[in-house]
Amino acid sequence: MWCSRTALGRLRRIAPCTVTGFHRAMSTLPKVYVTRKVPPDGVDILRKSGQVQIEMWDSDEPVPRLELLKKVKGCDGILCVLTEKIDIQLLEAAGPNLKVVSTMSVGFDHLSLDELKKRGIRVGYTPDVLTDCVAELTVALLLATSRRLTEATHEAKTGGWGTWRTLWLCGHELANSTVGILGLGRIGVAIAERLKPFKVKKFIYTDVAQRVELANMIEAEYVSFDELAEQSDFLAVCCALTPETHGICNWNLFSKMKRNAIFINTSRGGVVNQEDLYKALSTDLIAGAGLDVTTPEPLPTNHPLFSLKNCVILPHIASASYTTRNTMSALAANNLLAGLRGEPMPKELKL
Ligand SMILES: O=C(O)[C@H](O)CO
Repeated sequence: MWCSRTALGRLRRIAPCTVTGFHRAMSTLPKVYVTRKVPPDGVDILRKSGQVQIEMWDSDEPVPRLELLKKVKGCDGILCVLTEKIDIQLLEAAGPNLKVVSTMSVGFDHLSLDELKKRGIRVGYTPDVLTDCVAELTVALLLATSRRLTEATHEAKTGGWGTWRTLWLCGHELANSTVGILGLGRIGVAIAERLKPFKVKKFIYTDVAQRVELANMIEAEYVSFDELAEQSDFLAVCCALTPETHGICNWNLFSKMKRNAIFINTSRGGVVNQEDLYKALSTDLIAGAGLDVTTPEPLPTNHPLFSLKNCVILPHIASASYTTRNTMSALAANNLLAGLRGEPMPKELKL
């Protein structure tokens, strides 16, 4: 039974299935539901542990909500990705056996932390291991936006490339600029470290409180939210999505920014008021925006932001390198197993 595939062939159950006695032993192991086809390193760790019975939604597409609610029933652990809402409905569907939720993401805005805490369910996540990869993509997006790379390749391919022209496709350079970071954590520091060799003049940041240790690493100055808006030539959003940061990048921010400013968001779409951003970009109130994250995801192809030349939109790929995604899946698996053993997790979210 535990080796069979469903008629749809989507659902993979991973466990040895040879002798009956073994079956009986297996059925006493903690049950884990993996909500998505995760990279092989994580699956191998779970399978080789011999510690759990695993059922996995073996697809790149999200598991339908009703199926998810059915599958988590009686589970001891859930390994999920950022598209699965782990909310009160799901926790109730899972029932009292659930001890650990491990998300293969650094972001945790898809988890109802209060509900998890109330139930004593431990939470694992994957910070640090994706920092380099996300910082690298943020720099790539910043350069693509400020130097208008997507516009330029489009022009080259579609006949817009006439003679060399003095101001054609001019953009904004990093040398001598002020780079602002909204929400200074590990990723913000890693972005600044990569940008420094481009001869950035000054790093500034704002956050709910000063981050002295991190700021010292990049010689960044703490400023107010308004000062960040007013002084940044490039503004990178690196804060987590929380009720406090929801929609924080709105008209109030954009209207204070410089006309040459480039806005970059690789955190979560929810921190941006997209209507206000559209207004700011379409009226040249700011020079450009690079977004790796939007609301919703995927952003419908007829969304107004896609019609703007000064908006570069990527499909949430900041952590998308083979190495990083495998490392994230391994960490998520190790978090889950440690949690189920009642041991400290390699990366546990303090609730
Ligand atoms: O939260 C995360 O981990 C990123 O957004 C995707 O890797």
